[in-house]
Amino acid sequence: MSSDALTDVALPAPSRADAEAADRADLLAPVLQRFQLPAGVIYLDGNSLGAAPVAVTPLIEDVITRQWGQDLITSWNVNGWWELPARLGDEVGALIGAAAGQVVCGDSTSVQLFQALVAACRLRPGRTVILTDGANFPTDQYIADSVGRLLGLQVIRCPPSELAEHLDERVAVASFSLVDYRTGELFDAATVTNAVHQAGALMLWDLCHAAGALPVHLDAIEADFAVGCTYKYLNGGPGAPAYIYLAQRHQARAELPLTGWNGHRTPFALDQDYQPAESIEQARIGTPPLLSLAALGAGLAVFAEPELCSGLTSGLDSIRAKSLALTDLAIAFADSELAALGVEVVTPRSHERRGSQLSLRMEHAYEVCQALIGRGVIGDFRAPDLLRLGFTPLYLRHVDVHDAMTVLADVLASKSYLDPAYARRAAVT
Ligand SMILES: Cc1ncc(COP(=O)(O)O)c(C=O)c1O
Ligand SMILES: Nc1c(O)cccc1C(=O)C[C@H](N)C(=O)O
Repeated sequence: MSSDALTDVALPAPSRADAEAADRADLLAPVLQRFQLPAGVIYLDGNSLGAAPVAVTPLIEDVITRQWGQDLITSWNVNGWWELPARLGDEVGALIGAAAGQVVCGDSTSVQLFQALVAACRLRPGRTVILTDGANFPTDQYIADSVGRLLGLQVIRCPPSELAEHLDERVAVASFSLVDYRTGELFDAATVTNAVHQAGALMLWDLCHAAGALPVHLDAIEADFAVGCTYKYLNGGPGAPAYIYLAQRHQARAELPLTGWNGHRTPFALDQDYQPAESIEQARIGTPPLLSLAALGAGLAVFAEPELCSGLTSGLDSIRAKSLALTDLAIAFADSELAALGVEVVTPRSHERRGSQLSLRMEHAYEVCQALIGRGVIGDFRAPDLLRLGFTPLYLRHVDVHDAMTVLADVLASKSYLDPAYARRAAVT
């Protein structure tokens, strides 16, 4: 059991009646109707690919049949295609604590990481070190290594908890994920950013596993750069464009490396020489994937639903409160029903350190994950031994969590995961 366990004595598993009562009191419950989800499935993988919003189908149909089909190229003007990366960027910005004009959507997180890392290093000439977390998502580490080779900088891996040992005047930039993709650990963005700034370095946050699931305050903590994908908690769809945050105070001096024509000050002057736009438009690269951008619009529009905009707390506070209630419920269930079956809760128990997922360490985690999918409970497996369950408060009910954990307990107790149908084979998960 994890060292920060709250109690050694497991309380009884939360009852289904309690979960039903929590759903009746849930102000976010109506938001579930905004998503297409198959009957008979409990979806606990929204931290990898969010569910499809109902509104996305008519929206994409309109983009294809009317905008592309009828308005053709005039759509760049008449249907607002040209403004879409920055317009949706502002919508993402509102969810990550960024005032308008600092976020633009496009390309993949990997590309945006490259953009941000190179730009950060260029803002700290003479400094020779990039810090990243050895537990960071692989692409974050691969890109850091490549930028290090390209610019002749050393890449040092350290977790945010060991930052103090590595922060000195050699560090140009620290690049961390706000939520660890494997364990679900949430880091203290303000404290880490402040420590990095004390050393004169810049801070780059990867928000993939945070944006849309919990409040992020990029402006308030004075982050320098941030990137993230939109296909997880922002429900933008498979391969949805990522985004980059470039703090206003750096926009005049930042030198982004990918100088595509969309980021030019006057793109349609078609000049021979590159002059970056003065605004966040400088972070655009090439022609954006319009259909995917449009689909992202439907995902972001859910956050403007009345249930998420009214009441005493902001939408993200309500989302966070529900997320914690759902993960609390799952942890309570794990403690009372799964610990005796050899399951260890890996995700931190304290609310301050927990993202919106629950990672459970167990033997046969791959097979257990497959057996769960066979019973309609979709989570994912992360090697070597983690079952990862993601909790998207917008479309998950308390009873879903209760029922999923009940199925998990049954799969483990019955050892049904030993069925050859669930044996390990290469797969995209
Ligand atoms: C923390 C983190 N960064 C980056 C990525 C992926 O980046 P990309 O959008 O380039 O596939 C993921 C997940 O795929 C991730 O979890
Ligand atoms: N982006 C993914 C994909 O294209 C296929 C399968 C999974 C993904 C993911 O997003 C993985 C995810 N970042 C993770 O946290 O493991």
